[in-house]
Amino acid sequence: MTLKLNPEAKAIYRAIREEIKRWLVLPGSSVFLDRFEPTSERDEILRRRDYFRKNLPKIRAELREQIAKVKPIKFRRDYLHDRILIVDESELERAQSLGLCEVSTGLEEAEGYQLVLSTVGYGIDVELTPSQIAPELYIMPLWENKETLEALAKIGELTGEGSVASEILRELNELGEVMGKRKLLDGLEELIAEKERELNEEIAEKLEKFSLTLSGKELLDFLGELKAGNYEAIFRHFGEVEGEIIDLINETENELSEMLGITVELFSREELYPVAVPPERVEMLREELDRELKVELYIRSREVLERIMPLLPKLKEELGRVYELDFLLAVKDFTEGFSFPELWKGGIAFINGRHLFIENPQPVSYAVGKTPDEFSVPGAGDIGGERVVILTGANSGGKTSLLELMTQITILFHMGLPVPAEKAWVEPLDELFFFRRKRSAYGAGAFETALRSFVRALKGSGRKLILIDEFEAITEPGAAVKIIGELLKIAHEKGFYVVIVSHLGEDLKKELPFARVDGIEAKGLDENLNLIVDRQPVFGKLGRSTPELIVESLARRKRGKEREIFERILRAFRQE
Ligand SMILES: Nc1ncnc2c1ncn2[C@@H]1O[C@H](COP(=O)(O)OP(=O)(O)OP(=O)(O)O)[C@@H](O)[C@H]1O
Repeated sequence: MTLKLNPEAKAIYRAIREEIKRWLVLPGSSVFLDRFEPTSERDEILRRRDYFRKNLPKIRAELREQIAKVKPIKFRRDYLHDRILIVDESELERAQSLGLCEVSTGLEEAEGYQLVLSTVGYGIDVELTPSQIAPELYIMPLWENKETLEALAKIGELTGEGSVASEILRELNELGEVMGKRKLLDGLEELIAEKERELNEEIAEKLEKFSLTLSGKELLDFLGELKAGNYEAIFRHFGEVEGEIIDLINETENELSEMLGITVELFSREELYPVAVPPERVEMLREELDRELKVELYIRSREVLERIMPLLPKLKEELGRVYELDFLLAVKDFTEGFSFPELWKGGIAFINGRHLFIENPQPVSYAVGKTPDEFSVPGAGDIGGERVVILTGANSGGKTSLLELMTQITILFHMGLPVPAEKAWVEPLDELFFFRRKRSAYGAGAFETALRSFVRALKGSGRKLILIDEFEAITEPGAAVKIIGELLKIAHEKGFYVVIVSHLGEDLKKELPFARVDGIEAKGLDENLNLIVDRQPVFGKLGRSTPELIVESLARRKRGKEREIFERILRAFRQE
């Protein structure tokens, strides 16, 4: 059974969820939050609490950096157009149903396929399994997500839970060479153009050197030999250069062969300078290389996959766990300094509660219903276990904020989470109502709507906490006392917990002897003429609302005629 929340309580629940979500680094992790919807089952609350108690201490801040690197690894079934599978007639249907590649019963159709696989000895032997027919479908997503695998391995170390990712990475390393070549294939045109340019530069240099040497002493020899008709010596000289150029070309081709793993013959030996590779040669080389690499990748992938396959279920589990770790880390950061409330019967109490959305809030201790002995805060002796409390006091004293804080603590408790308080005791509830003050909503419409919501909250039974912020604002004070008085009597009779903010504390108190009246009090004005309020309500004591202090503040701030008027009002207070 989920804890029922009225719309305004639900809005606070949503704000809490958003706050936790802000800490998540992976979008997929927020599904975990859905498992922690407020529940009214005591055992479920305990179960969740145990879960957090067990898991949160394992979570270290360093995890976040690694979690952020994790991406989902998706193994997709794909139709591979580069291969054909030749099978026996009897296997045809099953092979086709795998939907991985073209299937045939004869070799005739194999033409044009880079890979020919077969269960009947017509090509590379395979069994009819996806991992043998298309191992690349497993291997490529893993290879492309090596960063995720590395992060998983580190996460395994940080949590002490270990990881299969390191082993998978080790195996994948065997594919480094073929993957490197595939990369070269992608940039083949550029690679060859680059080599061509380097080669031409070197040849140009050689020719220049040759012409320089020729312009020195050798020029004279050359002329001499020419005169003597000694042509052979002249050609020998040129031939030497030619030889050197061919050496350079060979060197470059060898280098490329080495890099690509196949024999490369690209450059012409006829046209020595400038060398230029015809585009069709590049294309041929590309095709040859592509075919070679397809086969190599297939074979290596298959070998590696055979060893990795048994690890994949664990890997999947680990990937799922990352989202959980992300969620736990978010919870850990969000609940920094919070504490787990104790399960309590008879009310709700907390010591030094801190409003979630007020920066640097003054901690406040509060209680409705029965309080435990450990609830040892100043004035706690004035609490008599009242289930109905009227909260009165200074304007802007923090009454609304206190109702919000109670809502926050109650919701977090029912989510199974720690709450922003030093200590807390909460009874598992069936329903939580929070009614905000309707600020500008005057008139019969607003009054009627509000009244109907309260009555709905009061009907039925169960364990309910009803928080009401200043209802009298939308009706006349006289009527308000009658209405609120009667409503609170019903709540009291039914055993509901109620905290209601009201300026009519005195009148209500007379009507409702069972209720406690608490007060938030202003202590005065500070040097900037702002109200100093103690946010901590005083138990069992009516808090005077503080128009007087406001008037004083204005009287001291304003000038001239306005000031005179404020001062006159102030005097009226003083004469009381
Ligand atoms: N515990 C707290 N610590 C610090 N600031 C607080 C605390 N509680 C309330 N405030 C701040 O005081 C201001 C007034 O709070 P709030 O609106 O809750 O007062 P209120 O008593 O409901 O006022 P009103 O009389 O207008 O209904 C807000 O700006 C709020 O952020």
